[in-house]
Amino acid sequence: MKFTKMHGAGNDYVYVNCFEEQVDDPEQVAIKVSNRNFGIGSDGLILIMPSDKADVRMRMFNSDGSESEMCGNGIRCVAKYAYDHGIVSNKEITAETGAGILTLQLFTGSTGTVERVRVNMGKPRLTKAEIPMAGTPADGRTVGQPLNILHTTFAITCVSMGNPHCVIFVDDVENFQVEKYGPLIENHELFPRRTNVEFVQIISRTEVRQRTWERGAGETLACGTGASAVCIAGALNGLTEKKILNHLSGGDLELEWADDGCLYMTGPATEVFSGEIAI
Ligand SMILES: N[C@H](CCC[C@H](N)C(=O)O)C(=O)O
Repeated sequence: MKFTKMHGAGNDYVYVNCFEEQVDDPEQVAIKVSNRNFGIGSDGLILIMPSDKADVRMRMFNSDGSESEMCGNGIRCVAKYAYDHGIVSNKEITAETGAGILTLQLFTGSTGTVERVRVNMGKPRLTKAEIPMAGTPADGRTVGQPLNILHTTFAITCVSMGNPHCVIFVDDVENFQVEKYGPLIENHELFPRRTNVEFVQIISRTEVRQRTWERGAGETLACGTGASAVCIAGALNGLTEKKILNHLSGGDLELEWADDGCLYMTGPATEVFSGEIAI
């Protein structure tokens, strides 16, 4: 199987061009290639596929083999791959994801390859039914609600960007025990399909610092859908403006919850190397 290793702000995936390759068992392939000792090493596997509705289609699998509806850092890399490798020739493209069809704007650098991508991530989904979350009312929102974990009460705000996110604002994110609390929240009975978890420190009304515990992957260096959910959660809680700079562990993302109700994410996309692996 031919593959290309790419990352967005350090959130790294193995990308396979399914216009040319066939991947029969992506769940198992994701587990195998993601392993950082026995495989290629990545947060998961992303398939770049033909679509009958858009220029390109993305399917994304976490390092534990589970499939996610959406991946913000991944979709920027899919767009870069598609442009740099001649699948698309326009700088505005559409991509089919589990969160619907998204529109992306590509920015090239001096070498003519894509360096940054702006993604219309669509409108956030905020009801319990949409996230999904247990409890009633199903059409109610979860904004700053208490959740008890191991004798600590967290204020949680839940947002779906196609995939589920639970955002928690903390005072000191560098010293926060992400590995202790992350999996307990990811697998909490409140979240029937598990959840991604973002721990966030407010720096100012336009700047935050995020660490991410990803569903199916553990702590990662960045999460684009998570950074988008944080922009929404900060605004809903009155803590930040609707346009923020988010410092993730592997790089920065710009987020804007615009007047049209859609969330726009802008950030880097980087190709690292290509290779072949026996599957
Ligand atoms: N890192 C990705 C999100 C992966 C989400 C995945 N862990 C899930 O199960 O939803 C991003 O940049 O948006």
